[in-house]
Amino acid sequence: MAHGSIVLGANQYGKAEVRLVKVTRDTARHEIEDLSITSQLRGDFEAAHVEGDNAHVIATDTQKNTAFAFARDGVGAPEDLLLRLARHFVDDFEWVTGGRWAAEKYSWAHIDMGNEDGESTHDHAFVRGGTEIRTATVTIDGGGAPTVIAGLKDLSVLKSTGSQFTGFPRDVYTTLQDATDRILATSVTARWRYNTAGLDYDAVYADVRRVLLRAFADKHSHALQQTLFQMGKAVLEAHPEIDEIKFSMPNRHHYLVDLSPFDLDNPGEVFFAADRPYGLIEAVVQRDDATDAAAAWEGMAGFC
Ligand SMILES: O=c1[nH]c(=O)c2[nH]c(=O)[nH]c2[nH]1
Repeated sequence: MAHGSIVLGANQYGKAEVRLVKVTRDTARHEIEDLSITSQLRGDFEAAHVEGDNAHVIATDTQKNTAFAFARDGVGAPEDLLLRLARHFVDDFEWVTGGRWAAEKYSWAHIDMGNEDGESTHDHAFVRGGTEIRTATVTIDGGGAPTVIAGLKDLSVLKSTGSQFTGFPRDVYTTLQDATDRILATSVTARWRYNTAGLDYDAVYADVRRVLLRAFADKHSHALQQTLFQMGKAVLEAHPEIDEIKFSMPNRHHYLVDLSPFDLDNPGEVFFAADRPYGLIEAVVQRDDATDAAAAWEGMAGFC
């Protein structure tokens, strides 16, 4: 069988997981910004792959250095640092037509000293903040405007009532009993896409997190699927600057333990927290007139 010639397909390259810690120390009270940044460039890199000509190859080491150098002026919202990096590489190197810049941000809080004298938190000693990690991605596709996708992962939540799972079909393999009052627990991974530029990304992030938690807490759940949709709907209702939000949520099952062998009742108090298998519920909640942004989501693992 005859074959055609062999050519280079889609490609991108850069430095992954640059761990960057910025201390702001203009006053005695320091602040910490702790990030992991990934820079990936797309454009005309054919000669490097096909001919070994590196004239267009902005070294991954240079990409790492650029992130550290930009951080010297201040980090700010991860989205803003990524946008600065994206603009720099696309605007200053004519063969770079796009790319993806991603960040994870880990939160640190001043340690609470519990002093009676008013000064309650330490100026320069920190403890890791919540369980969740903030995520941000900036994509430029073929020289167009950047698409910003914000998000979070590992936001662990649990409600000890206000959740049921009934009305599901029963066949010969079904053993699960109806649950009219159960624990609902999950670890939320969510990413949402902005439809406009120039936002106060820190403020919107804080509010989306608040809206997600409130919807999880407030709404009675008939299934994790319904809870997911309610959380997404609440975010889109509160934030017109968001067009779609994608979720991946494991159902962290808590099984009521049968204590009857010990002559004990168990009115929803003692549970076995199973780590696996777990249900995995994934969905997109979107405006029906949302613009298509498939390219910005490409290669983002863990979503349907
Ligand atoms: O919220 C739930 N959704 C399901 O699809 C499901 N399936 C299951 O066994 N338990 C649950 N709970």
